[in-house]
Amino acid sequence: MTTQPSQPSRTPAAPTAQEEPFGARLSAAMDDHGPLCVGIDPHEGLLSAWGLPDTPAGLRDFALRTVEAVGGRVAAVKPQSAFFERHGSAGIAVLEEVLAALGQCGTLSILDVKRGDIGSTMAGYAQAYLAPGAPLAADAITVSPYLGYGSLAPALELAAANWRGVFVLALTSNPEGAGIQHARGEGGLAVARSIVEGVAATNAAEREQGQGSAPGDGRGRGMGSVGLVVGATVGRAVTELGIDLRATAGPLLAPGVGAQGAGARELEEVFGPAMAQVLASTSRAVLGAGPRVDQLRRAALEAIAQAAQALRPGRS
Ligand SMILES: O=c1ccn([C@@H]2O[C@H](COP(=O)(O)O)[C@@H](O)[C@H]2O)c(=O)[nH]1
Repeated sequence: MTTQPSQPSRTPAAPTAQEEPFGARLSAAMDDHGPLCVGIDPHEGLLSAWGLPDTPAGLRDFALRTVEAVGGRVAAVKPQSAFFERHGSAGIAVLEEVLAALGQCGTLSILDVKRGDIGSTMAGYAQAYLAPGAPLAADAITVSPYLGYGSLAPALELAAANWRGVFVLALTSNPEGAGIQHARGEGGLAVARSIVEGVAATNAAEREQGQGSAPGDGRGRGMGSVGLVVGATVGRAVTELGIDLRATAGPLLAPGVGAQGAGARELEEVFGPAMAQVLASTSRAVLGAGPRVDQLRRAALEAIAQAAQALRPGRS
């Protein structure tokens, strides 16, 4: 097995965010490639299974080989920041390279970094990931609203100003999330529902300002640039909490497909009438097919076909 795969490109460069809202770019990418996002999660165990050392060099080989396999073939790729951060500054440098390589393949990057802090610090995070020319700039990032939805304003504003996107955690795929996310707050409204309603309001405001793509404006499903993370494993929670996902008009990033046990039946149960907005996300189920690029690519294409069959029946 070679540890030096051919690469699409290894020249670091900031990903280019074209001057079109993220939601519209993601809609187009999902139409072109299907409703699947592949995660780059270089777990220690996966590096070892691929015959790679648990070092920045092994990390780089793993991540760039995955980009080579799926770049230009999937709607989006979601690097998991944690697995780069654990290698320190050298791992962050690899993450910069991965984001640049995705930009060069024209594949949307969703950096799973789950940031959330008081507003002034959130502005720093926003500059790190959403400002033009930032070394770690991605097309979109994941954020945590658990310091209050309003605390995310700096990220929402910088994303909108730079044609980028934000995915807000609402109902996460892990079982522990329910304790907080299902809790009822003011007026008996579930915490997750209030977050979903915040996102719906942000996308509506974006549409009013002429940035977002409204349904029926000729841009397919007309998604806004602020999305939600809703795990494909959450069962009937959306219905039971009285959440209207369609009303958000935003993309719904759905981790939990594959290794966490969710498949077509679970996607339908969770998302029902909002399925057209769903970008299913899977990491280990595809990455486990490595290290060969052709086998990784085949696993990704199979996962895309399954996601399309589940989420867009009759269209694939
Ligand atoms: O609710 C959430 C939010 C994020 N994730 C992330 O997605 C991937 C899942 O990896 P698999 O190997 O497909 O299980 C991982 O990076 C998580 O941190 C999530 O699982 N659930």
